[in-house]
Amino acid sequence: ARGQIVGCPFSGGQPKLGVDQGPIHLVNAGLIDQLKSLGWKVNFDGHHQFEEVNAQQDPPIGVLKNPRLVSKVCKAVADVVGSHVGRGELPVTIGGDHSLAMGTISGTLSHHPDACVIWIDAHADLNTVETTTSGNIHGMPVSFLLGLNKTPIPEYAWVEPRLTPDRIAYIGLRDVDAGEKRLLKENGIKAFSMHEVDKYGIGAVVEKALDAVNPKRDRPIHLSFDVDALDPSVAPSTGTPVRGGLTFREGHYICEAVHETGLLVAFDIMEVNPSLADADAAKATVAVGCSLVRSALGETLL
Ligand SMILES: N/C(=N\O)NCCC[NH3+]
Ligand SMILES: [Mn+2]
Ligand SMILES: [Mn+2]
Ligand SMILES: [Mn+2]
Repeated sequence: ARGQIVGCPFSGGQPKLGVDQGPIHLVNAGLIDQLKSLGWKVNFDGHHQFEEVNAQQDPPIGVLKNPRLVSKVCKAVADVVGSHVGRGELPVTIGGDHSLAMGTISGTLSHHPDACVIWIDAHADLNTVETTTSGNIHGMPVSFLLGLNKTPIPEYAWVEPRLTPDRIAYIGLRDVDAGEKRLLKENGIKAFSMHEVDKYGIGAVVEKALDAVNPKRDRPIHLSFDVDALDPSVAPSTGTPVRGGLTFREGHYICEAVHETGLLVAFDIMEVNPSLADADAAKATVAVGCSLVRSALGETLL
């Protein structure tokens, strides 16, 4: 099978420098050879160089920061991911901040309108134009994908609201804004917080999440993994760490279980920021990122 590494060195969805270095660190840690030894034919056509929209030409739209840049990059990512999915390749998108998922999931849905999304994250990334307080678009991709914004933004008209609330399930939530909590409830979105992980165990939680969005196990799966879903002791080098996260094994179990379905069509590993912690912590975070990708692409313990 063919995997396509899509390096997305992008940080425009959030304010911290360094998350654009994620892709180069994962690739330099040997990810491509690691996937090849799993039997994947791996393409890597270099990190996508997104020509920056310079700041002057990109003033905030309302509170949204870098709005034109984020839109332009996500549109490019949607086309890239869509073209690989369309060719039956499995795009492994390495971020870069999680705003990129507006692009990756749009790409997947353009070829698999019946796809479901498993979103692994401490955060819901569900803020709308109306509910966001920060204007950082990496906290908003899911609202654009679901079409929840009341105020249409012309620059984002390209995002088709193809995703429906019954096709996304969250695992790992523990830092959800009030507005996002309301939207989760109002839209009946399946969300397994760390409370449910503690209560049921990760095995049951993954089963329940798949039962919710993929009851007959016949829908393609797009797995979008924000490394801040993991406990900061496991993945310290990330922009918005939150205590009480997934263990190393819980994170890997999710990837292993999704691989086992045989339905994975696209994988995102997001928010690795190697510049935020000391070198060892950064290295450990990068290694966890590579390890999660390997598990999602079929590495097993036995
Ligand atoms: N890492 C983040 N999302 O996954 N930060 C933005 C969310 C803060 N409400
Ligand atoms: Mn390409
Ligand atoms: Mn996220
Ligand atoms: Mn997050």
